[in-house]
Amino acid sequence: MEGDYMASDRVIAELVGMGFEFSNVTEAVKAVGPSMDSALEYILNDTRRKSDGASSSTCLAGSTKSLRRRSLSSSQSLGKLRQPSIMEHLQSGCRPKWRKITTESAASVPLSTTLEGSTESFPFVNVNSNPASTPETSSLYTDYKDVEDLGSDWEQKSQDILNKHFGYLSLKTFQKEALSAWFMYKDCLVLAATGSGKSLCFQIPALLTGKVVVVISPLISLMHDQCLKLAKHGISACFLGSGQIDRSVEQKAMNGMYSIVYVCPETVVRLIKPLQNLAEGRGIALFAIDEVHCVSKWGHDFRPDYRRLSILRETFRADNLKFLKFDIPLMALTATATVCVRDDILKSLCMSKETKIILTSFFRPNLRFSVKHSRTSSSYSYEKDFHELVATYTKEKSSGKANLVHNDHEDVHSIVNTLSVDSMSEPVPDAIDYDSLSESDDETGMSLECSSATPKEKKLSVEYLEDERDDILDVDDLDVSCGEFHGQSPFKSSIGCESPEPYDLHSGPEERLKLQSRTRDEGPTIIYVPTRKETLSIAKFLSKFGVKAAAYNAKLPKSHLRQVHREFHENTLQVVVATVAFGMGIDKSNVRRIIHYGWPQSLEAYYQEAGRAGRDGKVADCVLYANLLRIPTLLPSQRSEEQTKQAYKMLSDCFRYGMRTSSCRAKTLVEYFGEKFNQEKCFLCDVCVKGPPAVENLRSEVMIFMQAIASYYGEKGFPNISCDAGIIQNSVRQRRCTEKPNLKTLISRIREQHLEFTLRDLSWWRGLARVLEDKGFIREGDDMTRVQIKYPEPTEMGLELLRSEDKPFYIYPETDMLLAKEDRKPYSSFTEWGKGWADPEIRRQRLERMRSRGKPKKRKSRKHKPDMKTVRGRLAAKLSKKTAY
Ligand SMILES: Nc1ncnc2c1ncn2[C@@H]1O[C@H](COP(=O)(O)OP(=O)(O)OP(=O)(O)O)[C@@H](O)[C@H]1O
Ligand SMILES: [Mg+2]
Repeated sequence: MEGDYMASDRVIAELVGMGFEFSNVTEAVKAVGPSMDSALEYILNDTRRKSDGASSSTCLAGSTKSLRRRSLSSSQSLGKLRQPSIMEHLQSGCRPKWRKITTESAASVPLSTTLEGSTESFPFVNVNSNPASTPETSSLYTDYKDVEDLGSDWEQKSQDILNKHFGYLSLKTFQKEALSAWFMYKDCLVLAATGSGKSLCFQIPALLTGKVVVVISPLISLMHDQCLKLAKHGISACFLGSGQIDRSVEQKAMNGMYSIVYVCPETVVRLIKPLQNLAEGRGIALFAIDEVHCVSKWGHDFRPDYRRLSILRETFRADNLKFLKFDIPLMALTATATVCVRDDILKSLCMSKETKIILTSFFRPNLRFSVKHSRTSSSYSYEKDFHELVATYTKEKSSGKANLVHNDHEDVHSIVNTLSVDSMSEPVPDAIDYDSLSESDDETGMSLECSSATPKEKKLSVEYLEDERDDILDVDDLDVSCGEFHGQSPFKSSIGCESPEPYDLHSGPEERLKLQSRTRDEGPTIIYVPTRKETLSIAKFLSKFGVKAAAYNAKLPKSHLRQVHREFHENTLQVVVATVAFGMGIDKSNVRRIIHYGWPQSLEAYYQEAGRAGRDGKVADCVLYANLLRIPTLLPSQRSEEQTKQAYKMLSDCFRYGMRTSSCRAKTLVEYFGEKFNQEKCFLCDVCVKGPPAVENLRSEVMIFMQAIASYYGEKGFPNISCDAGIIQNSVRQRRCTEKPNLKTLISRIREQHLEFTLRDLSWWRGLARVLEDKGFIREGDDMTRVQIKYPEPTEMGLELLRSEDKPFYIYPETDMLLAKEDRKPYSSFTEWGKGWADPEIRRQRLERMRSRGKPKKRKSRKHKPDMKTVRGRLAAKLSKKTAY
């Protein structure tokens, strides 16, 4: 039955889209059923049958009068006929009422208000558009009171919609809260974990009311995926990017053809006027701003266009638009916003003072977080780090399994009725075969040929191999600029199925311990890397071993990117190696592993990307491989001074997360977002499973270190600790005391003067400095924000510590400290001769000594033979030839 309704909806929409009169179309569908051909034949025969020659029935361009009539007839039944399955849920007493259109008001529809060229193609355009109507007749809603009275009723209807369209049994608590805020016309900010189901909060209002929901979203790929899903659930939707050439989908959207309109921020700002018409016509139930952290400069994915969205709150207010009785609510949603980002969102979007903030737990109980040390730089590291992954996927192949995972998705193409792709005519290339990326010298120097690409895309120039990060992403990240999706029958298989949350947030330690040993169901992996170059090299590496892997970065041909998206969703790809360009909001249920290969730039980005794993509720792994002995650096990007500071702060938090050995990873992550983690630990992460390392009493190291720092500040009134502490040679004392001590210098001096610590590596001391900073004993003495302290300065607490009596100082050594111990070599980073070179004074003395002894022997330069197999090698050979002449 439901399927019939949806099929009828679709046939009606298509015939109306072709220009047939709405009443005739519905009559035909009623008579012959939801068959396009039969309905068409019925209408045409019917027209011929009719002796009064009412040609307007099939006429696209009738007289104004006939168009007005058409408007009237369609307006009278628009809500019922365009959304029969939805309106079925709405009893007469329900809150959102379709506006009663009087003959006069309908007749007064100004045809000129339709979008350019759309009047004839969409005769039901503006049927509800009624600027002349009184507030009473144009009221879309009943009174506030009625809303409150109907509280339980709307909730039941929402549940019904959830069952029928999405196949889930019940709404989650936060979804109910968001819907209830919307129902009260309140703005709301929803902060809920990745994959928790935020989209339903704004999708259900469209189905409840039959009005349009406008969703602002930052990326085409994200909008595309969501529309595709909605179509599967029987809901018509479209998306509008910024670079549309063909505006027909946009026009249809503004005429109320789709229940849900996804639009990028630039476009929504351009469409303010047509949106006002839409609000007056079919009605806009809600503006949803998805991935709203993009508003904030303090977040990890700032997009300046998001800040312009304050225009929505300013425009769609009842005191600004006469036909509105209440403000159209704003719903802002994100999975990753720290407290300061939240404040910024509320302010920047001018959200109302009564905005409801819905905060759910960020905790994802089925994600197994871990951090591993790796150089992540060469095929040697790849072999070491990915052998397990390769084994997982290739083992499957050899055991005869055709596909990595069961195909739980329908054929994408059967759902996309029309994909208005400005560049759609462009052929989609086959998957890039990384083995066939052969390097060859050409006239201009270097080019890489991709055998399977179209001629236009053939040259994967060396630009793709640059060590660049994908920074601010283009909204139009795919080669489709807009697309429309008509709702199919909602999927039946899972109707009434359980919510996919087998692992309860509140399950006890024993149940959670069992999850530790649970083997992963197989499913795809996403490997996030910081640079474009690495997407190619790792994908190529994995492909060599027979893994179905593809690279994804913003500079690859867009048709390739579209193909990767499609194959990923169809489960034909096993691994996607991507930059941050892949996947904001990707909702694929069975992703089993998210590997970060290299430091992410922030914990926000990390948690959001990791959150793409295990959306089916089953255990999934989130592994971070990073060089834990090196301080991470910011990837190049355009930033203001203020933004640079913030970026360092975020990178520093991320670095600390990686270094920690004693606190549960999940706890660290959720607490980062300002949530109090109610459990002691998650029982799944590497720290919970392995347990913290043994505590160490580092009293003597700490005291030496603190003294070394404090000695510089000796003349600031701390008599106990002066430059006489034996750390600084008298000859340079005066000058040293006025300079800021550099951490490296301090450490090299400690190692020089305290023989018992000569074996302590620099990274060990850095780790100790970080621990002392976190505990509040030292702070950065410079204005710059850094990932790791550079000019340590003692705090009051630090000085207190120095004055305190000889008490033990226990700490859990952090990862770099443990690694440095493991890797203990005398002067691992300094030779005996090199010891002390970091100190300018020692350096000066030695250089003087060397000078007095005469010129040192020049070292024989080791000449490398250029490797002719690589582009770089060939270039080097060419250059050396040139210089030889
Ligand atoms: N009440 C529910 N019961 C069961 N499953 C649900 C429910 N609500 C949503 N889901 C499912 O949860 C999955 C994730 O939903 P969605 O994409 O909305 O997540 P999200 O919170 O927007 O994640 P992200 O932060 O990554 O954008 C979807 O497959 C959705 O169908
Ligand atoms: Mg989402």
